[in-house]
Amino acid sequence: MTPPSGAAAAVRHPDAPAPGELLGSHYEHCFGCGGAQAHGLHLEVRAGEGVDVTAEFTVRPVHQGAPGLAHGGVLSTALDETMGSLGWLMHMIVVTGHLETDFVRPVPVGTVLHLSAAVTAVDGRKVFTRATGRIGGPEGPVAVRAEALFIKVDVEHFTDHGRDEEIQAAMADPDQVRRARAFEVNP
Ligand SMILES: CCCCCCCCCCCCCCCC(=O)SCCNC(=O)CCNC(=O)[C@H](O)C(C)(C)COP(=O)(O)OP(=O)(O)OC[C@H]1O[C@@H](n2cnc3c(N)ncnc32)[C@H](O)[C@@H]1OP(=O)(O)O
Repeated sequence: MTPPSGAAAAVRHPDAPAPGELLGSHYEHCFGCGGAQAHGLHLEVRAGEGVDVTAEFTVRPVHQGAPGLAHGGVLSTALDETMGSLGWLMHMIVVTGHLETDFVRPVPVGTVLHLSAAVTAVDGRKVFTRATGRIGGPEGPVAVRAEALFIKVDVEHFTDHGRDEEIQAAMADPDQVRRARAFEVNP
């Protein structure tokens, strides 16, 4: 998870959402950010000044592992989704290759997890990222943190491997922004 010595700093795309702007969902059925997933995380991710984002995730009863506590896998998903959304600030489509999570504090149901994530380096198709989730406020104690390696892919990654009915529906999505996010592969 350590970027190689020749890795470069991330470059914000000139057409990236402005700092403070919501990124919106890349796919309405995404478990992380989609509005159509009843039990999903409904993450709303906001662009930062650089190649960084913030997001909030409210832990609901459907997200439990132990009684009254968030499931660790769900927390990893929140971190994964937040870091994955960084690709849009560089106008890259990326997928998670490797993700590691530290669970520092239990996260009760009802908690708002305040997430922040940034790209630490880019090396060819490899995008190195880091994220934290805090409770009690954006400056509160760290409950979870993660590092992940994302790999840049082309849209064929989805069209070749995704189930056809969902791919066809995504391609016909009338939402211009979401469609652009799904198909934008320009550097
Ligand atoms: C029509 C509809 C369109 C919809 C458009 C939607 C757009 C918006 C989607 C966003 C979605 C986000 C959602 C949240 C993030 C997920 O949850 S993504 C889902 C979970 N992830 C996956 O399913 C990925 C599954 N894995 C794979 O498909 C392939 O292994 C990968 C990751 C594409 C890599 O395969 P590859 O392209 O053949 O690349 P490969 O040459 O093996 O590796 C490239 C480099 O990465 C390194 N690497 C690869 N994997 C690893 C690893 N696990 N550990 C360490 N290094 C690795 C390699 O060593 C290599 O390094 P170099 O040799 O260049 O130094």
